[in-house]
Amino acid sequence: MTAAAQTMPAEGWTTADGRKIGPVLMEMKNITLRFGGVKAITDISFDIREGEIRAIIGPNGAGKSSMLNVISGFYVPQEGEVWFRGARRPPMKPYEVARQGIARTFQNIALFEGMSVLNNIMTGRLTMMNTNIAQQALWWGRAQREEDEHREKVEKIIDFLEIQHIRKTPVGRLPYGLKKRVELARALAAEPKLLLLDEPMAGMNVEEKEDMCRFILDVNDEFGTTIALIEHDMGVVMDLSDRVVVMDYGKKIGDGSPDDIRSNQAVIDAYLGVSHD
Ligand SMILES: Nc1ncnc2c1ncn2[C@@H]1O[C@H](COP(=O)(O)OP(=O)(O)OP(=O)(O)O)[C@@H](O)[C@H]1O
Repeated sequence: MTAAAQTMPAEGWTTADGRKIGPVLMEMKNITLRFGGVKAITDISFDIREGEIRAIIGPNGAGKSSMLNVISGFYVPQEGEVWFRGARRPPMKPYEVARQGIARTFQNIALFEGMSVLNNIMTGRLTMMNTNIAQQALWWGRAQREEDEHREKVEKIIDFLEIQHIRKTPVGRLPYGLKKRVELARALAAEPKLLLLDEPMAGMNVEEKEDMCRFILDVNDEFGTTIALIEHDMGVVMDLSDRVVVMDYGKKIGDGSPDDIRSNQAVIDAYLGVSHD
């Protein structure tokens, strides 16, 4: 941990642009993850605070996606503890983690290509649906009301992300940048407390990246969503993030503000000094 990170007030702080960063929301304590003989993550600790945009960066194979998979419950680490909202999280299935308020997007888009944009986004609300099929048969009115509420929430997200014009279009027909936006919409439909974005700008052109940056900032600002993202575009990372964790060969080699990271010699040697877009 850097000196700056050590002196951070427990209750949080206000950023230069007036956003409120709150207390610790998630804490990873001494996480180690192995795949057979391969150590993907070695003894890494860091925290994510309420309301912040936290980036995880590092060279290919550094362990970034593995870390995101630990946070979202896809992988259970052999060592270490995951704390969320002040409590230690026992090993959980990904859907249980999702119910706790953690949603994610994937490095490779994972949408239903044949389904409309609207229906894809509706799937983001599945973990929140209470009424089961038997109840629906017995008590149509309640199920209908629930469906209406879900639709209303989804429509708001569609407006927010400016995708009204494609709401009926099958996702498979959309250009790449819009697919990524639909994936973001689906994750937001779960109304997450913590949103995990795995390379949200990968494969995008400049204009698409600008749009995505704006939407990420707006989501954080308007919904108060805490965001952790993996990204290789350093311009984007340094512009968007409040704090950055740097990984290399499964170890943490830096943790601090974008300015701390830019001037961290170990980070420059391992990552920033080389081309990686
Ligand atoms: N399911 C798996 N089985 C075996 N090894 C894995 C698995 N997932 C990741 N690894 C290994 O763990 C290490 C870290 O991989 P990871 O994908 O987390 O890195 P990364 O920083 O996300 O890389 P990239 O930027 O290329 O996506 C690599 O050596 C990788 O080969």
